[in-house]
Amino acid sequence: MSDPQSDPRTVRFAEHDENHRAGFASFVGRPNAGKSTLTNALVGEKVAITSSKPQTTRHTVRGIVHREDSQLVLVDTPGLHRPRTLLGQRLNDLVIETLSEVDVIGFCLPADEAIGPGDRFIAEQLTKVPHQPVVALVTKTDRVARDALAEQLMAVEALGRERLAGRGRQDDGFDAIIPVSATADDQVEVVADELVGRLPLSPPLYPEGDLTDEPEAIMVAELVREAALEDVRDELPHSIAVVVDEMAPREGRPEDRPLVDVHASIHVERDSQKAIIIGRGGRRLQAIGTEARESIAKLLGTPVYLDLHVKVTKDWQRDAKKLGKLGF
Ligand SMILES: Nc1nc2c(ncn2[C@@H]2O[C@H](COP(=O)(O)OP(=O)(O)OP(=O)(O)O)[C@@H](O)[C@H]2O)c(=O)[nH]1
Repeated sequence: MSDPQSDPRTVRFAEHDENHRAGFASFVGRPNAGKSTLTNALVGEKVAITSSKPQTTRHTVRGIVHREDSQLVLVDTPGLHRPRTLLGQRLNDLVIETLSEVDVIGFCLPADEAIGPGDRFIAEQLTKVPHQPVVALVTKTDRVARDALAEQLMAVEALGRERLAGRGRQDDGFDAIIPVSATADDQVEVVADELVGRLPLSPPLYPEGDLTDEPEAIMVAELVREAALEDVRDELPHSIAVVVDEMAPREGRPEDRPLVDVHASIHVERDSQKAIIIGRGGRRLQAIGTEARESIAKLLGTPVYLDLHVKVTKDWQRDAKKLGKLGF
């Protein structure tokens, strides 16, 4: 047990001045808009799972930006999208529910893609949360030339005027529009400032040093899922769910050589998908295990024994009971 007096959290948690701001922000945007990457750039460490393919962010992962004057808690929502399956519907309900509890919303729109029906759909959804300020974040600015960016900024401004009208706020449209590149670290600080400026006066909500309050098991499951999706994203776009069945430090280990046992199940929808995940002679599953084990060990800071099982859970995306069991 650590001594609470020497635990830096105890001390820092107590100190704050009355101008301190703290609260919640959430990023929305269609799949691949750059939400996870921006979250990571703001928090400064990998907490959300990014991928080059849409819709990997299924769980609400929070990253926390600690600053002298403020604490910004980022709720990384799943991509808002038109619901096609029960899972889609649940995600959308979850998003609206999450959004109505945050202090400010960041609407991510990539600079290098024309505004489309997906963006308009999200803008319309935002009228369901009329009390939250919405800051438009034009992401991936490193991918476009200056005049293309200027045009996109105007298009975004028009989107706000057209689609956010009727929210009943004084000024229709976005509360601010900020161009940003998370990968080039351009304007990331400005995004933080704009979001923080819209948070209420409040002491810190979390102890300093906390980067995320996502239960470790969920982050571990995400790491396995990320490894399992490697190379097969085109074949199995959204048919994989991962559940950590058990996770515990192994008993009887010497104190300086701890080991964490992780038992996880990879759920797929069909036998054919199970075969893909396992691979010839079990080689894919082995590779998934190796990659996931390394990233989990990094996350937990201890060596890990990882035991993976592949299970066929028919139509898990459509079955409410199974979805509940899988943690959605
Ligand atoms: N060049 C460039 N690429 C970026 C930037 N931000 C994100 N990307 C890339 O865009 C892709 C999608 O980024 P994510 O952060 O995963 O997007 P997301 O909105 O979280 O996606 P979902 O999880 O599908 O909702 C990834 O390949 C990123 O590397 C940026 O500022 N510049």
